[in-house]
Amino acid sequence: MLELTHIQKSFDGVTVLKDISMQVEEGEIVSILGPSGCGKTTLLNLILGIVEADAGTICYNGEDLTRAAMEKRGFNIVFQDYALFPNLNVYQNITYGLKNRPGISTQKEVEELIHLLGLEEHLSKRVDQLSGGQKQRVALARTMVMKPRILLLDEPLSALDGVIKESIKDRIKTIAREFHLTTIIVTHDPEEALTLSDRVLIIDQGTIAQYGCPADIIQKPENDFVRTFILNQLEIKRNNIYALFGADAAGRAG
Ligand SMILES: Nc1ncnc2c1ncn2[C@@H]1O[C@H](COP(=O)(O)OP(=O)(O)OP(=O)(O)O)[C@@H](O)[C@H]1O
Repeated sequence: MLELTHIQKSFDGVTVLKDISMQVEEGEIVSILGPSGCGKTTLLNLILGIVEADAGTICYNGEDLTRAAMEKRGFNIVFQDYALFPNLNVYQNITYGLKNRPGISTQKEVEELIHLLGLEEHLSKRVDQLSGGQKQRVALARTMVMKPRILLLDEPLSALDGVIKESIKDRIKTIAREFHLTTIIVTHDPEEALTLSDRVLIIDQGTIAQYGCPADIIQKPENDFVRTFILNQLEIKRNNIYALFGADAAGRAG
C-alpha cells in the first residue's frame, strides 16, 4: 500500500499542496483529478521522487520513502509526451531500459507485453512513423518491462482522440488488472477519471475536495467544488449530446 500523510509543497513561497493524505491499495487504479495548476503533476512527481516534499511522509508497504531517491523507490512514469527515443525503433525503445538491468523481464515476458499492447507489427518502425496511440502503447510497454512497483501516468489520454482513447483506456485497465499493478493517473478530465479508476482523488487549491469511488463521487458529492467542477462538466457534455439529438429530431419533424 502507498500511503501519503500530510504532504505539503510550496514553490517560491507559493503553497501548491497544503495538506494531502491518501492511501492507495495494491493493484488499485487511482486518478488524481483537478483543474489546471491545482498541483496534480506536483503530487505525481512527489510520489515518483523527482520533487521533494516540504513536510509529510510517503510510505510504501510500511517503508518510509519520503527522502528516498527515485531509483530506490522503484516507481516508474510514462510522461505526457511519451519521451521515446527518436533514433531507435519500437523494439529498441521497449527494451532500452533492460540494457542496464538485464534479466528484470525475460524475453517471454517482453513478448507477452508486446502482444498485450498489440505492437507486434510495429516493432521495426521508427517512432516518427507511429500514431499517437501507438506511441502511447510503446511508452507503456517500455515502462512495464522494467516491472515498476507503481505505474504513474501523466495525462495518458490527453493527446488521443475518440476510439483510440477508449482502446488505450482498456489497455491501461487490462495491464493494471493482469499485473495487479498499482496505477496512479493524472488527468484534468472528469469523464476519464471516473471511467478509468477504482478511486478518484479530487484536488482543489492544494487540498483534497473528495477521495472516493466513481459512484460515490457522482451520487454523493461532498462539497460545492465537486458538484460544480466535476458534475457540471459531465452534465454540460451530456446536454451537448442531447441538444444534438434534439436539434436533429426537431429538424426531421420540420
Ligand atoms: N518546479 C517548479 N517551480 C516553480 N513552480 C512550480 C514548479 N512546478 C510547479 N509549479 C507551480 O505549481 C503549480 C501547480 O503545478 P502543477 O504542474 O502541479 O499543476 P497541474 O495541476 O498538474 O496543472 P496542469 O493540469 O495545468 O498540468 C503551478 O502554479 C505551477 O506553476
